[in-house]
Amino acid sequence: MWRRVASLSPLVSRSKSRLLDQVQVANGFNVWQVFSTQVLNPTEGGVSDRRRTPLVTFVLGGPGSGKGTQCTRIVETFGFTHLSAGDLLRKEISSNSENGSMILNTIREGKIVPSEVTVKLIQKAIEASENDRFLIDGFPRSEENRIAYERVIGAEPDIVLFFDCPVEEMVKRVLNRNQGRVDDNIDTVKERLKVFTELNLPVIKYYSEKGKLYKIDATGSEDEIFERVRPVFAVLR
Ligand SMILES: Nc1ncnc2c1ncn2[C@@H]1O[C@H](COP(=O)(O)OP(=O)(O)O)[C@@H](O)[C@H]1O
Ligand SMILES: O=c1ccn([C@@H]2O[C@H](COP(=O)(O)OP(=O)(O)O)[C@@H](O)[C@H]2O)c(=O)[nH]1
Ligand SMILES: [Mg+2]
Repeated sequence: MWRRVASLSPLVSRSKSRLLDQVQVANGFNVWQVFSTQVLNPTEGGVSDRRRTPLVTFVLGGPGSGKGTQCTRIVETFGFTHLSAGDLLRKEISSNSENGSMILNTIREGKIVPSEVTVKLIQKAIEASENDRFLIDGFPRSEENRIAYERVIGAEPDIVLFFDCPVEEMVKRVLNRNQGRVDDNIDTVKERLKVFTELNLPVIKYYSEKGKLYKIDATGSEDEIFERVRPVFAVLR
């Protein structure tokens, strides 16, 4: 039950009701408060138009499905800020943080870093940005990740992209990636694919059932794939 990119009307109507969604899901600290230029005006009983509600897209798909590549294109064309959860974790390793060796071992094994670590890094990156449009790439990778994000950030994503790619193609791309990553080897890839099926797919199913999922055929050239992505964001301009 996937949403096809041809069907864009829910996206338009949802963006109008996004403010209401934010209020309804608010639970604990709401990171969006930092973007608010004006709070509720009790005499008028409404929220000022000047409030900016950031737009969040989760970008999901298996290892090598092309998430990072397409995020770069979306940034160039639609002005989003790209937050790759994997890149944030790799930066933690190279900055010798207290969690560095735990993160490195987890990535090497193809497993998932504890939610509180990843969510904190994402929260910090959002707060440090002036932008109000974010692509969160490669996260959430499990239902536990998703629930932790919603609890800490106090909001759901507006859009979820899923890059759907055959396993043989993903393996080929990862093994040819050539970025010196500790997890781009056949043994870790096998584990990552297992984690993808067992833990990532339930998140994708969850957003499909909520009507937020845009499934993109991730085969073909980078240009061809971007033309499938473009309509999702073109309506937001
Ligand atoms: N459409 C494509 N066809 C062939 N190779 C691709 C395509 N898109 C991306 N790649 C290459 O595949 C590898 C994995 O892409 P990447 O964007 O890093 O995927 P992910 O972030 O999903 O792991 C990279 O080396 C990238 O250059
Ligand atoms: O939210 C996340 C994102 C990444 N990772 C870890 O970082 C690795 C690399 O993630 P990245 O998104 O960079 O890989 P990609 O899917 O893009 O190849 C994953 O296999 C996990 O071990 C994680 O634990 N939580
Ligand atoms: Mg990536």
